[in-house]
Amino acid sequence: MGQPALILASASPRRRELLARLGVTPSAIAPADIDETPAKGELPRDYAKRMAREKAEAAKSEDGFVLAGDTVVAAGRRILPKAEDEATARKCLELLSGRRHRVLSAIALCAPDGSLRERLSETMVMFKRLSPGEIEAYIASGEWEGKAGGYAIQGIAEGLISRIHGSHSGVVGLPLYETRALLKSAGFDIA
Ligand SMILES: Cc1cn([C@H]2C[C@H](O)[C@@H](COP(=O)(O)OP(=O)(O)OP(=O)(O)O)O2)c(=O)[nH]c1=O
Repeated sequence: MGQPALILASASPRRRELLARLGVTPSAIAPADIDETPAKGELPRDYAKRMAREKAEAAKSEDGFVLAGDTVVAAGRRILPKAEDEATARKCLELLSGRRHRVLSAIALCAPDGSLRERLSETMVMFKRLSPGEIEAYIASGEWEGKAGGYAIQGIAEGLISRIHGSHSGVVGLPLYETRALLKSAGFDIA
């Protein structure tokens, strides 16, 4: 029996790779271009959920299910930006240094009839206390570019992370446990 068609609404190669680990190959990739500005006072978890939902809905199709995700790094109620320049990445690392923070990874699946299913993964991540030299070396690596919170756990940053409680794949961008459950609930045949 064939699988329903699955469209991945993401430009992120990491999300594609993580999805492949579930044995799922999207029939199409359709990145959604939405306004990613948090609303005033919006809580990190609500923001992550709204972004995933809006990406899935923007790419919605009668030809198949549409899967989207959004990953947000939160320090308390504060939503950290996606680091696009060195100054932003440095600020994020200074803020995350020596303390725990949360990574919220929301996924949304829009069915061909327009109905929506969602899941959220929440992970606690703790960085060691970073020396100025460690921060500068990390900035020089360039691995922070385009990453929420200014780091990528899947690279050298993991050597600076003393503890993680939750979902490693969620921090990278697609929580595999929640994604598998979501796809199964929609009728996908996943081993
Ligand atoms: C914290 C963290 C984030 N990230 C990435 C995951 C996401 O790609 C990015 C957060 O931005 P997102 O808006 O979630 O995703 P994206 O813009 O890369 O892709 P798209 O919206 O098209 O699906 O940060 C890591 O790769 N590793 C990490 O450790």
